[in-house]
Amino acid sequence: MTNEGKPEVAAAGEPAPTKEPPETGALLRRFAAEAAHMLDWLAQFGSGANADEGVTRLLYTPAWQQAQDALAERLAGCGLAVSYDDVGNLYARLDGAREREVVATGSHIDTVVRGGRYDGAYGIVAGALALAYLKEAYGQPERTLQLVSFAEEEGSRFPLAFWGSGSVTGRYQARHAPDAADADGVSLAAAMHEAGFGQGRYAAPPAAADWSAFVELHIEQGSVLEREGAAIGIVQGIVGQRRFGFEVSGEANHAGTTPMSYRRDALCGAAEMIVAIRDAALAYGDPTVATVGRLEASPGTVNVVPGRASFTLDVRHPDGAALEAFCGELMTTLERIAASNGLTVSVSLWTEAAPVRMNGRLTEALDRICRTRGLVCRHMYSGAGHDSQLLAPVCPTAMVFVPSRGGISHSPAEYTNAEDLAAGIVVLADLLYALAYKGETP
Ligand SMILES: NC(=O)NC(NC(N)=O)C(=O)[O-]
Ligand SMILES: [Zn+2]
Ligand SMILES: [Zn+2]
Repeated sequence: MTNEGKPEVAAAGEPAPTKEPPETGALLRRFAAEAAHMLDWLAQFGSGANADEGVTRLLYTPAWQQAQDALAERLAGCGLAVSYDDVGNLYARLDGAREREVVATGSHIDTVVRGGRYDGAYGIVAGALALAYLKEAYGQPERTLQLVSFAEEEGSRFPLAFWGSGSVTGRYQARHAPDAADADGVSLAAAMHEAGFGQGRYAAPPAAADWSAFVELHIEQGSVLEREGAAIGIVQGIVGQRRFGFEVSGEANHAGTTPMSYRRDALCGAAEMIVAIRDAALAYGDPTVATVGRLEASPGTVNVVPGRASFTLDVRHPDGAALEAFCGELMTTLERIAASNGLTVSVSLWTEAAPVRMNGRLTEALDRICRTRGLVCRHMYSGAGHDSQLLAPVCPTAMVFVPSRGGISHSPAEYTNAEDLAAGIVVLADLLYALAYKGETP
């Protein structure tokens, strides 16, 4: 996949002796060792006692806050200027001669419950290593380089994804936290205050619309790159996504004395709805996907007909109009199922992210970089949501993927080998170099 055989001008770990970019082989070895080491380090925050528990870093919890603080300290140690904004996004800057022109890279360190060590974290580690390397090899850039660790990309704690990136794009306001509560009933505003944010102690989130570019490096979370033997995925676009919470209401009653035909069983209604959702997505056809990831029954006990049931729904499609039409049809179907079972159903929209396309000039630049570096790449769509999805409409945005072993993600089994991690960081560093040092404009 690489031009490993070429002679090297810099050995791993040594400062580059010339202004020429080091050979790919040397850079790959350097980044492979550094990335594996730093990802191990970051995984200690929020790791369960057993490996099968994976990593859980939910927004504003101690594990998340400790990881952000430790990252801040480590980035400051690399000579970067570190700061938080008022929602808890963390920034590390290397000021350029044209200080106000910002080339940003970043991702997130919040995880799903029992997630892996690479989703989001890889983009942060990669950004840190790329900035440290560029600073060491080339000194001050023309444009400011900035790494961002966004708060709550996943929407794992609060029913609100992209809170951090949405705060720099103007979708959300730190001072007017959306009305969202976690599973224990703690509001987003209360959790944010508890963590020290949302009180004006830190600067308001900056306007990403002023950034010259945003680049996100991420694991693929699917199996396309691995199957095709490609090292790098250049993302063309990201699917649209809608997340909903449903509440089905019936009547709780005695499991022994209530004949089947008298019941208004909310859980049975929800079960019928869930199967109907799957069938509707199958009938709509690829690439429609619809997932019910959580189902709860109330009162949730063995000898009571459930009076209430709630479930989540995540729907995705690359075409915004198709997504809209599918969701509309689905709501009609679910209401019909509720009515035919003597139930009612209510729905709330948790998150909505429109499909986006990445910046064409940046994706061309990525193509050129892969060719120059001898890295096999392919263009692809992302079925996962990303902070880049929020950034793309407001500033030139690019995304790069590296392979995920077995296509597994959102699982403790998530894995990318060190060589693949390193290849992504070489590509990221090259693009940041072109934008921040050579002054290329997207
Ligand atoms: N890259 C992700 O895992 N993103 C996830 N999170 C959001 N917010 O989309 C998802 O569900 O696809
Ligand atoms: Zn994720
Ligand atoms: Zn992610």
